[in-house]
Amino acid sequence: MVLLLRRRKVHHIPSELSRCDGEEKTEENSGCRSTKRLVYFIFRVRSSSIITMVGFSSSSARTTSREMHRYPCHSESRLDRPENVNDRVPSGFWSDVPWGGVPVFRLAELVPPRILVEGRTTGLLGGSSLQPGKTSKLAALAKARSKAKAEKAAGLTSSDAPQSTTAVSLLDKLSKKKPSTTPAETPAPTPATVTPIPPAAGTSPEPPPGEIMPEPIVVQTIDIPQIPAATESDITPKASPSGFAKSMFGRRLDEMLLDLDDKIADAQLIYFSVAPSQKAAAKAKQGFEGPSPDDVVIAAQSQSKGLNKTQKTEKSTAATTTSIQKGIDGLKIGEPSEKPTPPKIARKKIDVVAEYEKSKSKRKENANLVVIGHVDAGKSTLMGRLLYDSGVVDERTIQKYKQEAEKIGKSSFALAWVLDQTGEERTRGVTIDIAVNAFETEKGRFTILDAPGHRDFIPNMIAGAAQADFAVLVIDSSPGEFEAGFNIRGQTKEHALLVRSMGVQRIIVAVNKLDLLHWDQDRFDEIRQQMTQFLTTAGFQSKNMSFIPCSGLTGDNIVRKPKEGLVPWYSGPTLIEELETAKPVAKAIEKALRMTITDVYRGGVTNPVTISGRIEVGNVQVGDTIIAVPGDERATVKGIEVDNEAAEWAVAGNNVQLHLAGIEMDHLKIGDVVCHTDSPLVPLREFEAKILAFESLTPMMIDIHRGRLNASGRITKLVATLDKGNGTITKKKPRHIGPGSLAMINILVTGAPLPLEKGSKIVLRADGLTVAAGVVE
Ligand SMILES: Nc1nc2c(ncn2[C@@H]2O[C@H](COP(=O)(O)OP(=O)(O)OP(=O)(O)O)[C@@H](O)[C@H]2O)c(=O)[nH]1
Repeated sequence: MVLLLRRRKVHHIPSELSRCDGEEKTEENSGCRSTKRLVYFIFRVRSSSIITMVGFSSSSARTTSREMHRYPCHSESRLDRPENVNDRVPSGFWSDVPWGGVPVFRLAELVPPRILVEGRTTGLLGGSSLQPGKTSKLAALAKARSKAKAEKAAGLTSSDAPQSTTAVSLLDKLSKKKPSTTPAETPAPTPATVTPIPPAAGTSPEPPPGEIMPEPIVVQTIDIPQIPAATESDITPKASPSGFAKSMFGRRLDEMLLDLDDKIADAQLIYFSVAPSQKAAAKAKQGFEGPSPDDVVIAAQSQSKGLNKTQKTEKSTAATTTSIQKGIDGLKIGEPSEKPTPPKIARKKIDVVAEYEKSKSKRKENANLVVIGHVDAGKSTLMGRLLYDSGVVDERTIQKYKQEAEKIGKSSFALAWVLDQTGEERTRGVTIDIAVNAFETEKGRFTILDAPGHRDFIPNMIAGAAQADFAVLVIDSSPGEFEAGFNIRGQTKEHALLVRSMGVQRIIVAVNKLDLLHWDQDRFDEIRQQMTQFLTTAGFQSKNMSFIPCSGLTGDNIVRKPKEGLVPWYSGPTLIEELETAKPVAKAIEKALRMTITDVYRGGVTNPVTISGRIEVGNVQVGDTIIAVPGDERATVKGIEVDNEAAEWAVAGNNVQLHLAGIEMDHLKIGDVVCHTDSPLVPLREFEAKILAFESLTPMMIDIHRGRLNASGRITKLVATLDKGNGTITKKKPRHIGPGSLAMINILVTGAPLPLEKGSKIVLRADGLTVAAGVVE
């Protein structure tokens, strides 16, 4: 239901409304006053040309209409003049209205809508004609239709005829709960009969002469089905007024609305109703008991051939998918429930420990020596010279290297090329990776691990140090060069600390390039003094330190003694003699096999998969089944080479090549740890380690190096600092660990678990510096 009030021209009404205030305050005039105010408020909404009100009772509306016509407003009212405001508006009229203080000159000119009556203009929605008695064509058509329908309705029996009811009851229905009747029981609405409302008594339809009447509001009632009368409780407001409403009308809003229900009963309303079709009426009676048209369509489709086809298609698609899936599954390199068993190779079940003890006296002992030192100290040149002078490298090879080195302007590197084999190493003149070579003396076999001196390749140096029995520390004795390598950023100290941390106890210091200093004894003594002091603090015993004055370039004191008189102040051993005195550390050959892979390659047509490395602990023999941790692929040892000679078995300390069967090269990586399948290493994610700190340590992010493997990790806990002499705890839970301190710490591997176990040697680095090294506890 919609009440449309169309405003064509707005006039003032307060002066007329004020008449109510002069009367004694009765229930009636109180309502009159409230109603007027409400209407006045409505007319103040100047920005809106159409005001829509929903929920007015018809009696109140009619009363309001009559009031409006009884007190027509004039556009030229004296109220427009501010000086007359107080005369026109009785004191206290607006006292209970919050917005009553609005300046008058800002008020709209209000005019009440005219109510047109039968026989006058009945233009729908107000029309435009003001000529009395003249009806528009559209209104005439509507009127004719209404009349015809009224006549038709008159022909119905009284029981069938829709009961005309008042607007108030209809509005009441909207605001109250539905009676006990169900929707199905509610009579279907019938076409509405529009009944024109006669003019109210005493109202003057004629505008005063010379006045322009506003566009009339046409309010009509329609006949609607009988609705049960509202009870007292039904008209109780269902919700309290909003905050905005209260601010506008105060506590009177409830009263006003209820008052309006009673007093606007005669409001002339326009109802836009659409007569339901016969089918719709029938549907309404059925109460939607049957299936909806959509349901009917869907039901029909479901039984049609098309849908069956779809179902069949879906079935066939599903079958095809299943078939394809089966095919894909068949193509997969499946994850078998059990790992394939590697091929069995005849195993002699040799007692390796016993065999080793028997052969010990016949075999030369093998020792690995790592050559360390600051960059360009002359390590490669020194080892090249050693190999050349010991007959491992012949004259022709050296001449060839000299010629090639001269071509690129690096003739002084010819000896270094014996170990620096890669093109990049030769052109750059730096060692990048560990170079392995070997030589033999009457007393023993030596494997050289030439480490890079540049700090960028420290991880490679660590990999070499992890396999060493002892170390040769090369120092450039040139002015300034020793100091450069010895300071905080130099590698002389770092390398020495690293090898000691990796378990190397024996160190030979080669004071190199003394040819440039004319074999200056003072320089040699100076270097020896400083290095002895430092190496002692690093944990080397003085009996395990030795210093050799030498020149790798000239070969003096490497393999041969210097010419007589060249170094009169030195009568000690040459470098190679000193090496022969060094004994490798005893290995635990009876323990479980552990060998870190240093290379994986194709060992020939008959040996498609070969790995090399040094057995750190335990022993291995042909026919053993091994596993490379952290991988879980198994393989069978089908052949062994020790020092390039075929062997039936090998023990800790041997550098070996293992030819494998039953495994692909892809499943083996440098850094993996080879174990027997019955005693595999279990990778660790968190562990405790005894370390020697090179830098200040706190709980911090680190890189953990284990041979060639490295992973990110974190120091999670500083457990205790230890006494360097006896290893006892000096302080528990220290806040930090100072450089040079021995300590116990907890380490967490943040990536994949590392193949570590008790006794594994690790190095910790951070921000490009080696901060600590130690052993897993
Ligand atoms: N005069 C003189 N020069 C030497 C001696 N030893 C090495 N050199 C020179 O020092 C330079 C570096 O020699 P390398 O053997 O490459 O030094 P390195 O320590 O192996 O270098 P990186 O492995 O890259 O750290 C070369 O030009 C050599 O000729 C020496 O005893 N006397």
